[in-house]
Formats: sequence, structure tokens, C-alpha cells
Amino acid sequence: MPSHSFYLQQDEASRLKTILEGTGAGTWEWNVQTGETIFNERWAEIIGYSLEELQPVSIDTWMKHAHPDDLALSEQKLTAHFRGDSEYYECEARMRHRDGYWVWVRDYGRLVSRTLEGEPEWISGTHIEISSSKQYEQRLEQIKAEQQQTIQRFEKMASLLPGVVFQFEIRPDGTMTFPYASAGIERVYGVTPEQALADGTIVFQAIHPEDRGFVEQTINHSKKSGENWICEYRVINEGVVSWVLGRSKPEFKPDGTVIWHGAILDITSQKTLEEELRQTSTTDDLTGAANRRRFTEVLSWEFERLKRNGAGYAVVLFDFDWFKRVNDHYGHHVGDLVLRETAHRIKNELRTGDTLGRIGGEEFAVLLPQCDENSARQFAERLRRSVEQLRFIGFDELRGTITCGVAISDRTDEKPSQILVRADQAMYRGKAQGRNQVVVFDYNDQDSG
Ligand SMILES: Nc1nc2c(ncn2[C@@H]2O[C@H](COP(=O)(O)OP(=O)(O)OP(=O)(O)O)[C@@H](O)[C@H]2O)c(=O)[nH]1
Repeated sequence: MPSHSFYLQQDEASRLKTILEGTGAGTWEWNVQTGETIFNERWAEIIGYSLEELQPVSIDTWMKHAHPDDLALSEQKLTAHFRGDSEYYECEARMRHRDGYWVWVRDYGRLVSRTLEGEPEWISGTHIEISSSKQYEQRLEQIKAEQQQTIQRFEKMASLLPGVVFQFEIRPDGTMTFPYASAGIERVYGVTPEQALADGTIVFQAIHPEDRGFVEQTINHSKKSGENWICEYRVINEGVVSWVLGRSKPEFKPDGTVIWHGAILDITSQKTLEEELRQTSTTDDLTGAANRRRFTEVLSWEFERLKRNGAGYAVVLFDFDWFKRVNDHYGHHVGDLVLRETAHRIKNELRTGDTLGRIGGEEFAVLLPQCDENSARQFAERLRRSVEQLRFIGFDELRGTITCGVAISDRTDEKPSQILVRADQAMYRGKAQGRNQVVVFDYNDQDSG
């Protein structure tokens, strides 16, 4: 560093030159009229040369190294400055470095003299390298563009989602809002994102009345425990009920606000499929009666109930008479028709809570909860007559009859299936006695063999 006294000894021009060198600025001076051009060493250095290497310099030296796209802008700004439209000439431009890459410079200049005729004469200025801040700026722009793209991508994905992506907030004063909700909220709840933002409670009004309390309970639990909120419930939108699955993670703000981030998915089709699967796995395809597995399940519930509070029940087991002949004479498909139509007729005879089950090929059973022996016998008799009177379209002469075995629950039974064994024994007694009849199980008959 030059000593203070040395510094003061210099004339003003050279002092300014020293200051400029300290800023790392390249300097240029250009006589617009004669073309005479002067650069300092730093001007050349910014683009990787020594001043000597660039000699002889002229305005073409600048034009040769500047980016063609930026030259046009520079021209324009310079002309405006010469016209007196701007106090300074100022421009950002790229210059090709000796090693082939582009260096950004901020170019400042000012007209210092005019000819007697008023034409621009000398202009001087500086080049300050701004590559790194330019790179930073560009990177910032890039990040902003990327963020914008991510947001757009996210919005697009969210709009394709069969549901809603949301943020839901409960403030310390209890007010609720959805600071963010994707457009899907309108499909699911019939509420716009703006409405949900203004007042979160209107979203809750769309929840099925039977599920609303439960949904609120699960939210409160998540708020208290910090656990994720997971809940399946029904929503009513324009009278249509749909099933949704909500999942979200709570975040606790220092001011006591809780904000959940998550999604609500429409799972109606999944629920429908589940219900269909449940139906098919518990129902017999041909007759729509409960299948054996399901019937056994319902029977065990009754058995358990009997053990608990003593409500007695009955089983009517029945089997078609001479069914083999029906198949042999009319064909298997007609046999199927008989089974289907009979099951349909029997279902009409049932009370709510009664279960018709297909136990085997052409063997069925009806479980009658809260039923004594007498009522069960009457029911079985009604059933028998009803089947006997059945007529089958296209097969006028075809008649189907059934033989029924009736048994009632016994508290001493150890297994739910024991009632079926008794009903079976009664039914076979009926078969043996000539078929098309009702036989009630009798322990005395069993004892006698
Ligand atoms: N069409 C049809 N026939 C069935 C089905 N399941 C069982 N069967 C038939 O039912 C008949 C039962 O014959 P059997 O056990 O000899 O009894 P049955 O001819 O009804 O005589 P009894 O029971 O003694 O009165 C057989 O021919 C089976 O093939 C079915 O799903 N569809």
C-alpha cells in the first residue's frame, strides 16, 4: 500500500486512477468521432488478456468480444444517452473470455465532451465483472422457475388425485380453517377452497351426520396425542354418499395452533368392491342364500348369545325330495332354476334376523332367532306348503317338495353345530317316513335309536 505522503503527492487524475484500480474496474475511453479508444490493463484482464495482447485496440475490440445479443441493447442505451435521454449509459453484457466462456460485465459510462457542433465526442466508463453475482441471480431465477414448476406439477397431480390435498388448522380460540385445499375439495365436499379457507366448519357439515361425531373425536385424539389422524367416514355431496379415507400429520405451532398436513382420498369404489367381496364370500352365487361358512358363523353368534342371556333359537333344515330325478328328467339347469326360485320364495317368508343358508347341494337351513319349538314347526310347515305350491314357468308339470327337520337350541350343547345334527336326524326321519313333511327332533326318538 502506498504511503500516505506519496498518495497526497499525486495529482487528482492519477489518484482517481488508483482508486479505480482498487475497485477492480476495467476502464474505457472512446472518442466517438475519431474512433480513438483507450482501455486499462484490467479491461483486458477481465477477459483473460494483457492489454498488449489486444493491441491495437479500437471500438472493434469491444464489439469483437461482446456477445452479439447484448451489443444491440448496448447500442440502444448508448444512443439514448447521447440523445440526452439518460444521465448515464448503463448496461449488462457478456464478453467472451480468452478460454471460451462468457464473462458478465456491468458497463457504466458517461459522455465527457461534445464537439462544437454538439455531437458526442469523448465518452468514458468502467467494466465491473459481475459474473458471480450474475450467476447467483441466474441460479435464483432458476430456483424460482423450478419452484414454480414444482408447484404447478403438484397442483396438477393434486387435481388428478381422487380426493383432496389439504392443510387444516385449529387455532387456540377454536376457529378452524383450511389454509390450503386442492381443487378436489369441491368434488368431495361440495365446498370451494376459498370457502374452506374462510370457514373450516362448513367442510364438517358435509360429513355424514352419523360419522361427524366420530370424525371430530379422531381429530381431537390426534391433537391431544400428536398421532397421525387416520379416519374413514362418509360424506354427502348433493345427496350422493361417498366414502373417504383421511390421513394427515399434525404440526404444533408455538402459539398453540395445530395444523394438519395430509390428504383425503375417495375410497367409494374400494368400499363398494369390499362390500361385493364380502357379499360373494358370504353368499351362495346361485341362490343368494348365506353360504355354509356364513350360516355357521351366524349360528355361532346365536349359540354365544344363548350362553349369555338364554334367548332360544331354532333351525329348520330341509332338503329337496327326489331332486336327482328333477336333474335327470329336466336337466341340471332346470334343477338350478328350482333351487333358485325356491330360495327366492323362502326368503319372502323370513322375518328380519332370520337367516337362510345353503348347507350343501340341495340342502338348506333356516336359522330362526328367538323362536320356540311350536313356532319353528309352524314356520317349517308354511315353508313346506309354499314350496309344494311353487310353479315353474315353462315347466308346468314340475313339482318340488321338501322334507324339513326342526330342532331347537339346547343350553347343554357344547358346540353350535349340535343343533344341525339334531335337525338332520329329524329330516332323515321325515325322508324315511315318506318325504314332503316336517319332523321335529325328539330326544325320545333318538334314545330309542
Ligand atoms: N341342479 C343342481 N343339482 C344339484 C345341485 N347340488 C346338488 N344337486 C343334485 O341334487 C341331487 C341330490 O340327490 P340325492 O342326494 O340322491 O337326493 P334326492 O334325489 O334329492 O333324494 P332324497 O333327498 O332322498 O329325496 C343330486 O343329483 C345332485 O347332483 C345344484 O347346485 N344344482
